[in-house]
Amino acid sequence: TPYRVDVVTIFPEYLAPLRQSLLGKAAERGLVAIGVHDLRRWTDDVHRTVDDAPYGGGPGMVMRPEPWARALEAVRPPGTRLVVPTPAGRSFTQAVAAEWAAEPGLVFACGRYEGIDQRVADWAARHGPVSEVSIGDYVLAGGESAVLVMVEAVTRLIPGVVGNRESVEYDSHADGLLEGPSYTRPASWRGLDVPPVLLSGDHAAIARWRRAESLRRTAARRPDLLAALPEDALGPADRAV
Ligand SMILES: Nc1cc(-c2ccc3ccn(Cc4ccc(CN5CCCC5)cc4)c3c2)n[nH]1
Repeated sequence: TPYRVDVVTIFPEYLAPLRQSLLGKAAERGLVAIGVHDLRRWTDDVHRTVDDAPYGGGPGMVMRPEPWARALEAVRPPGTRLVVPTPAGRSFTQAVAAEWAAEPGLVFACGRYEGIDQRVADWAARHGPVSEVSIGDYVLAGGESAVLVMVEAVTRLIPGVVGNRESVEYDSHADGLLEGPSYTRPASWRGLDVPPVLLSGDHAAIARWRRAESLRRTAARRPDLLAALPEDALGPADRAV
């Protein structure tokens, strides 16, 4: 049975890229099933209103709860995780993507304006797990871009979606470190040479060099990842770096 992804949004056309390339093929091959649903289908006024002023005052508008509850009752299979992108969410990470890839599917609620009435997430939690997640420390205009990011990160982990399985296992962040530099032909290019060890055929030396480059790059660009590593993640050979 395909991995099921459903997205509710007021901008369904924004999710069109989900039908392209990688995901398109996975969908054709029956590995992934994608549904995009227009929230306004579940409004009941002539203006198809989805927003209203925030209680307590404050800037902008908030999305009304009733259309969301009707949409989710129609779209969300019971027990399916509801993912709500928000700047105020827990961090979406590779580990979270791997967890979700092991589930039968996901439903995404794309907010706009200043977000969705909090009671929607509270009500939805009665019908299955709800994850309010952020894809990074910057504020987008709505949840759609975050959904594109998360669907790509999750579905590429589904067996068969990415042809080259090894590439998924050797992902950056898979071992908690950033991956090092990659090179291909020519060996010498505009005065820049590929590190000789990579041409040596000495696979042990190549593995050591790559590990050292990962550590060096992680220390330089993401010291937070280094600090977060479990105690035993760094072997004796690593300390030499
Ligand atoms: N990782 C990440 C995710 C998002 C994201 C996800 C969904 C929505 C839905 C609406 N917005 C716009 C938006 C603008 C301003 C505020 C902050 N206001 C301050 C006072 C009340 C709220 C919140 C929300 C989203 C943004 N952004 N970044």
